Amino acid sequence: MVPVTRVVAQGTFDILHPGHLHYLQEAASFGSELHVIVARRENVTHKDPPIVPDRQRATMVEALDPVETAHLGHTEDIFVPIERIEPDVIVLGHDQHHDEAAIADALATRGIDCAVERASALESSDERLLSTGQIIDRILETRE
Ligand SMILES: Cc1cc2nc3c(=O)[nH]c(=O)nc-3n(C[C@H](O)[C@H](O)[C@H](O)COP(=O)(O)O)c2cc1C
Ligand SMILES: Nc1ncnc2c1ncn2[C@@H]1O[C@H](COP(=O)(O)OP(=O)(O)OP(=O)(O)O)[C@@H](O)[C@H]1O
Repeated sequence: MVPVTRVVAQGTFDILHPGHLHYLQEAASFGSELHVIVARRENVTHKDPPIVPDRQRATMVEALDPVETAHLGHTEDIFVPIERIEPDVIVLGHDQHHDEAAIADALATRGIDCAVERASALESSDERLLSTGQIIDRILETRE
């Protein structure tokens, strides 16, 4: 029997776009089961908070083909879902502010044996790929 290798990806995922799909497809390729932790609105403090409610974002992420399960994040301690999922690999997004070494240290401190990798960026050559923030900006610019 082939052993299950669990992978974790995470993010806000407010208004899905092809960059999200690329990240999740790439993350899934690191193992056999992709678990996605969806950030709680109250923890998204490095940019404008998400428009779409927590549970609705998790429902849409879980419906994506590469995803086995979407988990709503913990409100206070980001390592609680990690301890529950027990991943073999955590794949960070290409532009996420988290530092691989700092996360690896925190995992080691808690006795969690898990690799930390970084995904690549999707850049569209034929037409501009709009991030969530850019979709929202375009709506504000073009609609009454
Ligand atoms: C390993 C890891 C686990 C995380 N777990 C949670 C969590 O349980 N709850 C949460 O609100 N945010 C969690 N986050 C934070 C967010 O998913 C995310 O890093 C942050 O909001 C930036 O998301 P963005 O890439 O969509 O900007 C975690 C981040 C990492 C790196
Ligand atoms: N073009 C892209 N290529 C690869 N990964 C992406 C791309 N856009 C977003 N991601 C990844 O998807 C995850 C969730 O991203 P997030 O929800 O912050 O979307 P975003 O479109 O980057 O948002 P915002 O425009 O508000 O910054 C992050 O890990 C991020 O690196």
